[in-house]
Amino acid sequence: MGWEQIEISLPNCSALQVISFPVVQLHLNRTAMRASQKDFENAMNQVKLLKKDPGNEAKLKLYALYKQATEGPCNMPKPGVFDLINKAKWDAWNALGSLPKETARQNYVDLVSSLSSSLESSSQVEPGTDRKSTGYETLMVTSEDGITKIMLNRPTKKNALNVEMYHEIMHALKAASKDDSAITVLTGNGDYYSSGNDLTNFTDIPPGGVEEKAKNGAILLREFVGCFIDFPKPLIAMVNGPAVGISVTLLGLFDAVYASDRATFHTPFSHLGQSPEGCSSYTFPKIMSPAKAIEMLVFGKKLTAGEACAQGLVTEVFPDSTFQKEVWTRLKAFAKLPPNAMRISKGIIRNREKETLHAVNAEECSVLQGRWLSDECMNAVVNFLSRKSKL
Ligand SMILES: CCCCCCCCCCC/C=C/C(=O)SCCNC(=O)CCNC(=O)[C@H](O)C(C)(C)COP(=O)(O)OP(=O)(O)OC[C@H]1O[C@@H](n2cnc3c(N)ncnc32)[C@H](O)[C@@H]1OP(=O)(O)O
Repeated sequence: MGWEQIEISLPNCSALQVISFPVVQLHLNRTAMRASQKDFENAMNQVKLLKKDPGNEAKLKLYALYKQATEGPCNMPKPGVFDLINKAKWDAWNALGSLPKETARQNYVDLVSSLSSSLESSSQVEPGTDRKSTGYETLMVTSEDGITKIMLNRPTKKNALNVEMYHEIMHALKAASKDDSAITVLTGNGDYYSSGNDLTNFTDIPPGGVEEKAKNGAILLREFVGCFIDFPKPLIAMVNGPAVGISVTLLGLFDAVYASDRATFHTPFSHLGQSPEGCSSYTFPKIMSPAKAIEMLVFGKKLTAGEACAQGLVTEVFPDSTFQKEVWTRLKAFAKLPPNAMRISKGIIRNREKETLHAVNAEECSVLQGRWLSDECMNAVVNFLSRKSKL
């Protein structure tokens, strides 16, 4: 049996997003059982024609089913913990255990068929989703009625922050600080506000190795959080759905936080082998008391919108059905207030803390740089990427 590998290149190219798809020229006899060899070959050709990225989870399943269908149970040595891509592939294949080749072949055909129809229909339902708008790849930024709205726009990834999004948010905040809007709003497109740091950020290791990656990550994070600390105008979060990780910790640097009653607030840093960022090690104990902050930041307690409001992290909660209407009405009224007065008043309230916040930010980034190199963190990332764990 001869076989070759093709790679599908994807728009936001990180290492895991370039998982090889096996393409095979098979010379097996057709069997009358379940999916025929022809069906299998057709399915493999169909994969190559998919116009949208089916996602890492689907690609890993396809890889595993293909290997099982053509080679049987996983017979390769387990890759090392830092070989993230091969380990994720090995885990997916190994998880199929002794699944018979014929069943794997049928499952492969079924999966391709469901992917073809779901990717086609989702692109009909949500045109424009994840597409470039106003010059940004990962955001939609608009400015009207005195309000600059920065909308996280990777809804199919629950608005996870990839490296490009970190850069684009910094760019958008810098532009908003200088434009003629009175207030700035951050929100999410789709059902999530944000699922936090994109865990595939950990996968494309540069030639300098994981140490260089961690160092660059800490520099990026420090600059990113610094933009929130220094933002001069009223900055408002519209938390339209669940918020995770850094999208929660940053809320302590916002001037108002309005949440849908569908929103939840989750900072599972210990679960991920990580530590708090976004100045939350300083702002959360002040906002909600040290004990409540530790419940969230150390023990990973997930808060409902109502609980987050009771603890002072959220300003007000709205029913999801009227969230957009009620909050926008309020924001439009705020935006009519004299902009200079608002900016100056925010400055008086916030400026005396700025130096402390920058020092806290630097310390948090330095601690995280070490955490990213730990086995605890690496294992958590690998487990997520190989779909062994979710929050
Ligand atoms: C050394 C590296 C340096 C890096 C650069 C520096 C960056 C600074 C870092 C700052 C520190 C930040 C810390 C954090 O934010 S910690 C929080 C991290 N987030 C998570 O752990 C969430 C992980 N996601 C989940 O558990 C679930 O996806 C979730 C519960 C959010 C939703 O579950 P649900 O079942 O509803 O949906 P799916 O899982 O099917 O998700 C749909 C697709 O979206 C992808 N996804 C979602 N969240 C993330 C994420 N955080 N990272 C990457 N991908 C994510 C998911 O994989 C699905 O994709 P596919 O359709 O392709 O499978």
